[in-house]
Amino acid sequence: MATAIDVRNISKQFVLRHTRSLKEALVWLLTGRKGDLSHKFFALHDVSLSVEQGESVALLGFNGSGKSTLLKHISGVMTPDSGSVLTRGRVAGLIEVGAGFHHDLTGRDNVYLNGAILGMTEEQIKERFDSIVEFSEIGEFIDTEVKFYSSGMYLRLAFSVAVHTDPEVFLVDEILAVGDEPFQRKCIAKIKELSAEGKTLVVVSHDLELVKQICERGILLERGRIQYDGNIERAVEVMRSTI
Ligand SMILES: Nc1ncnc2c1ncn2[C@@H]1O[C@H](COP(=O)(O)OP(=O)(O)OP(=O)(O)O)[C@@H](O)[C@H]1O
Repeated sequence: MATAIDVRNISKQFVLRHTRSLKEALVWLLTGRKGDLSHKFFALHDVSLSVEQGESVALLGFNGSGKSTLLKHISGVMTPDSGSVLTRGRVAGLIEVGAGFHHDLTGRDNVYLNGAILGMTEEQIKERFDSIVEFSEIGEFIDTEVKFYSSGMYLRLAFSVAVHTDPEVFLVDEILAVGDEPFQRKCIAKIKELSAEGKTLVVVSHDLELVKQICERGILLERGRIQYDGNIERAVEVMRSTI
């Protein structure tokens, strides 16, 4: 089977800024800028993983462990300080709800904009437009500017566009946080369908029971490092045992 995602030894550092008082900043300046007012930390530290085509993988870990940062590297919206990320085939998904949407445009225009960003031709978007709107259940609001959408409406349209791009690799970050229950069920069913069709899935979620249903493999992150990579049931056990 071919490799869909190959992450090799990636590291990513962010700057941790401290808020200082004016007096502290002045002292720092007058004393020759000794020490640093901010320091760097590793959000990801030497992370390597390989995902085969058709695998469904959950990224697990407590708040701030690096899950979303890793997913952003896989999607290509973030680049590592060192190491490499390779993906095969069309990658789409929901990383940040509303990212790639233009606030002043209508839902309709955003379907075209977002669809194009995700690699669909105008013809393909036209062909799938009705199905995108139907899945989202946005209805008549499709011609409203998206700045007036609720966060759930954003999610609906963004999820619907993403699944209609027919991606080989589908990435999902906490999709279920803002959707209502019926739409969550619909999203889960769609994700399972994509998986059954042999698409590669990478899911970030704190809902451990849900990821056990959707994924076969779990990768547990702790402070930017992989602590466990293997069977999902075991990954959840390992995570729960570290509480
Ligand atoms: N753009 C950024 N600039 C600075 N720090 C960042 C940035 N993005 C993430 N971080 C930091 O990197 C660390 C990992 O964040 P990340 O969002 O990947 O965690 P997570 O595991 O997805 O957390 P959660 O479960 O809370 O969503 C956190 O300490 C976060 O504050």
